[in-house]
Amino acid sequence: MAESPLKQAVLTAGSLAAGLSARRRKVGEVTLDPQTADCAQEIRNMLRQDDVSPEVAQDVVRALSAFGKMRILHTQVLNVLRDLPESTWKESFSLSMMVEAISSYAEFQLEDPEFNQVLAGLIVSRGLKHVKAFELAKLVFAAASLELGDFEGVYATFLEAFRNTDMTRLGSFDLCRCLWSLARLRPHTGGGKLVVEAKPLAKALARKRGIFGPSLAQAVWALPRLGLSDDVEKILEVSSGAVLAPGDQAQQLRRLAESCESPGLQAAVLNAAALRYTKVKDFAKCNEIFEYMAEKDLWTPVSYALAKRVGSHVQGSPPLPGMRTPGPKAHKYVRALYHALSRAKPLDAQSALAGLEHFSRISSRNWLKFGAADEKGKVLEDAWATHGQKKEDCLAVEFGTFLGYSAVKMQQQLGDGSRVISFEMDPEVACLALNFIEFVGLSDVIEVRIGQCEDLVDNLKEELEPGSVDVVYMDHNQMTYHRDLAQLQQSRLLSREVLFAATQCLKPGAPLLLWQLVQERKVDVWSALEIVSCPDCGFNRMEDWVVLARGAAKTRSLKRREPKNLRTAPPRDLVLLAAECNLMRWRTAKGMVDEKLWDEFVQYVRRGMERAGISNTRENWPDQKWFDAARKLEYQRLDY
Ligand SMILES: C[S@@+](CC[C@H](N)C(=O)[O-])C[C@H]1O[C@@H](n2cnc3c(N)ncnc32)[C@H](O)[C@@H]1O
Repeated sequence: MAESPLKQAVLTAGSLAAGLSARRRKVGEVTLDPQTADCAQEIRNMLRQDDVSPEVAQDVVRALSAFGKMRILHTQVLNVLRDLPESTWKESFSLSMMVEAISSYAEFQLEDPEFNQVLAGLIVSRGLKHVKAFELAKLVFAAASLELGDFEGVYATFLEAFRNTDMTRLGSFDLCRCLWSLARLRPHTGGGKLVVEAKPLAKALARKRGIFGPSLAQAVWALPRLGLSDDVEKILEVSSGAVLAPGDQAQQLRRLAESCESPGLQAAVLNAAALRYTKVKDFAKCNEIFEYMAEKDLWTPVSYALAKRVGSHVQGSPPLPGMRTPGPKAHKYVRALYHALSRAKPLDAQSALAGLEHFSRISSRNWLKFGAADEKGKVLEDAWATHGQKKEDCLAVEFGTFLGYSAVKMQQQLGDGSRVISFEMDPEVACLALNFIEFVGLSDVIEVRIGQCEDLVDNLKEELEPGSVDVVYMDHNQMTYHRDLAQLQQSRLLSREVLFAATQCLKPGAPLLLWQLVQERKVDVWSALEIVSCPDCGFNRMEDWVVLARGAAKTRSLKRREPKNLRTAPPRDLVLLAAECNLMRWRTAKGMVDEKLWDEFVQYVRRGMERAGISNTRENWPDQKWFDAARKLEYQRLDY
């Protein structure tokens, strides 16, 4: 029997995706090539939202899976899936098909709580009897990514499936994902009590070799949350990578230094460990590190500055000013730090900031992601300086430290007496920032905390009084800005007149944050909301938006700042736009997106936001000509 035209097009999509997975095709070709475009277009024309037969529903899942692998957002396919009747899910889909559908859907990270509820209900009502190990690994990761643990019965359903399925033959990638997913799905009330279902996974993982990178980070994050803290040490012994576990960070940084490739990074990590010891006044350990560094000729200008500050007697080597270049195999970020140190005067923040900016401008290969430089920097500086004049002793919280550039800038603008707590999830990057901050003499007022911001906010809540945070600056992951702000609001950490600032809101874009702020402005959570259009740092006609929101002082009770009940769900188009922004980030990481495409894409994002009633309130461009040119650009959509 001849295949239907829809099935044929879906098969073509499948083979295009398979070519991508097998690396027969370059990623760029798959999303840009006319064959993919035609195939996606054909599927779009043939799919009707109403009256989807069971066969067509299965084709929809296969198409979703193919486009998911290519990270192409096919709106029509997603919409049809969303509207499938429950009976189709329950009666026409095998368990494997359901797993494929949910895991492919989760790739797009759409913010759709209603549909999530439907998916949660399906998992619970169907149960996961006789699920295969690799399918369970896929599904639990999808469920955790979609945060389905918030729905009743989901966590229990997965626990039962883990009890009944032998997962021990899975590879370390899947085992780490399973542990992370279980910890993520677990209700908060569970604390760190043992989850027996996770024990065999941890045991199997400890037998593996070569766990590294994000997988290692997942496991180290998850194990203590599953009551398996003792297994962290075992896993770290058989793995390598820049990951910190809970506990003595200075000790762990010393271990991390051993795996650093370049002497420059090794020295920076050891300096950071010494700094951690000085914080707790353990000068003996600090000197131990200095001695080790002298033996290996690893002293840098930062080591000298720190030794002087703490009155250490250890003789440095190489002699003053110490190692000034990071040596071979140094990553761009390490080179940036040493470049800045070699050009700047010690204890002089302005010259150190200028040193980093200079590095970023030397060539396009040196470009660094600073969301607070140039015109955007000016907007932020003015806002911070004004806020600092109104309120002495400001406490600021920063999401995304990177090299410490914006943390230093913010502290300087907020003025004497101000403090910054900055969150950074990458331990090596955090160490570079710690060196930069020590060199400019601000270690006492800028604290870098290493970890995921979500966890660090939780810790902060335990530590600070309600209303303690006067300034927030976000420059980490635009996909989560809105959730991170909501978490802060619910934590009650924000002061009544808090200044909230975020950069990169148009590039790659944070549509859901902007939606939230605009809604909250309408009900006076914020007394002012500014959306400032500027060129992105280092580019002529790439538009970006910086957002400034000021808390409404007249709000009577801090409770009112909780966004519950104020939430108006964002329109579907905006949710899809947010997903497209994220897919663009993915494509950029794969080297598919050049400057011109970004210039065009941000205009597409801007128009999408404007359709949802979100526009910039002012502009700060050095040259009107570039602004006008930027605004005329059109984006050829890769998504359908
Ligand atoms: C663009 S850089 C920040 C630049 C910095 N604010 C500056 O201008 O100097 C983003 C940083 O955020 C960090 N980051 C991303 N997601 C994070 C998260 N969930 N928690 C903590 N840090 C995160 C990244 O590792 C990266 O170093």
